[in-house]
Amino acid sequence: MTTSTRGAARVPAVLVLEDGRTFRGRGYGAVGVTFGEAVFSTGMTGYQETLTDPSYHRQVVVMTAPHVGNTGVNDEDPESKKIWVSGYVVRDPARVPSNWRSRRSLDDELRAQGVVGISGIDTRALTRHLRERGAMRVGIFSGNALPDEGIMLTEVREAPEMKGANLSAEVATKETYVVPAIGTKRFTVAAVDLGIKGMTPHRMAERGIEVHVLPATATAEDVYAVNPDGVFFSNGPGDPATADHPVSVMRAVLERGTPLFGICFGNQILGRALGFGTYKLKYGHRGINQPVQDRTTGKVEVTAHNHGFAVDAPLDQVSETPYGRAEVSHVCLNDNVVEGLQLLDRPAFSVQYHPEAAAGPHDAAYLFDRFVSLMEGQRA
Ligand SMILES: NC(=O)CC[C@H](N)C(=O)O
Repeated sequence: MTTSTRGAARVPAVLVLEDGRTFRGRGYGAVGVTFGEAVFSTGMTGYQETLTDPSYHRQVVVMTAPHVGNTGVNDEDPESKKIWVSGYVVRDPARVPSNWRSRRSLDDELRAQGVVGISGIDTRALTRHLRERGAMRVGIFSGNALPDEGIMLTEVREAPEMKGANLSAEVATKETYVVPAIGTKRFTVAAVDLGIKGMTPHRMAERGIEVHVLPATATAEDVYAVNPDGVFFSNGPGDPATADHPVSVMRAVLERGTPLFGICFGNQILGRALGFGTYKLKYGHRGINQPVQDRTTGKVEVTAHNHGFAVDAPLDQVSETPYGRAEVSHVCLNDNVVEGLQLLDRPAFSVQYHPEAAAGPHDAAYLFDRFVSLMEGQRA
C-alpha cells in the first residue's frame, strides 16, 4: 500500500443516487466530486480495458466483482490514451497489486488521472438497487468536509442525463490516423471513430487490413477518399438517437454497397440507417459473460458487452428496408435483446457486443473474419 493510497482511503466519501439513496464509504483514486450515469459491470477481469473504453465516457462504473485492482495497472492493456469513466465504485480495493506486468497501483492511476472513486461500500446492494430501479444519475463526493445530503442530491439531479447525450465528438480522434496491416496488406478499411477501442483496429490489422481511423465528423467523401474495401463504424458513448451524422454517412455507404461492419454504437447506427428505432435499456449489459446466440449457425457465444441502449427490430421476421431485406442475426439469451443485424441483399452486418474484447472472451472473433469474407466477396 502506498502512502497516497492510505491518504485517499482515509478520506470519507459518499455516493448519492438521484432517487435519494446514499452509500457511505471511503475515498478511492482522486479526492473530489464527480457525476455521471450509475451503471454496473459484472466483469471479474479486465478493469483496465473497462476504464479506458471511451464508451464509458460520463458513466460511473460500479464493479460487482468485490476485489478490484489485484493486478495493478500495466502499460499494455489500455484501450485508449486515458481513463474515460467519470467515477469508479469498488467494494474492496487491492492493498498490494501483484502481477509481472504491473507498473503502479490502480488507486495511484485513478488519482494521477483525476478520476474520483469510492470504496468500502456494499456494491451488491447498490447493484441490486440499479437492477430494480434502472440506471440513473449519481454523484460521488469525497473529502473531509462534505456538503449536506440535500445539497448533494440537488447537484446530482442537475447533472445531465445519458438519454439524449451526443458524445462521440468528445472522445473521438480529431485527426485521421492509420493503423498499418500486420504482415502483407490485403485490404484498406475506413473506420469511423465514434469512441473506438484500440483493440478493434488491431484485430483488423492482424487480418491484413490497413485501417484508416477517421474522426466522428468524417463525411462520406472523407470515407471514400481513402478508397476503402470496407467501412467500419465503431463503438462509442451516448444515445444513438442523437447520432444523425454517422447515420447519414452509413446510408451513403449502404447505397454504394461497400462491405460494412459495425460494433456496438455501430450496430445501433445500422439499426437507425435501416429505419429501426433505438431505446434505452433499464440497466444495460456490461460485463464479459453475456450469452449471445448467432441465429444463422445456432451457436451460442459467451461475449463482452457494454451497452445501455438497443435496437428495436423484430426478432422473428425478415424486414424490408430501403437497402433490401434485413434480419436480426444475434440475440442475447438473457433477455432477447437484439445483439446483431445483417442485410440479406448487401454486404453489411453489425453486432451490439464486442468481438474485439481483449480481456476475453474471444468466442466472437470470427466476426472480423466475416468482414474479411465480405471484402473478398466484393473482389471476386
Ligand atoms: N459500447 C458502445 O458502443 C455503447 C453504445 C451506446 N452508447 C450504448 O450505451 O448503448
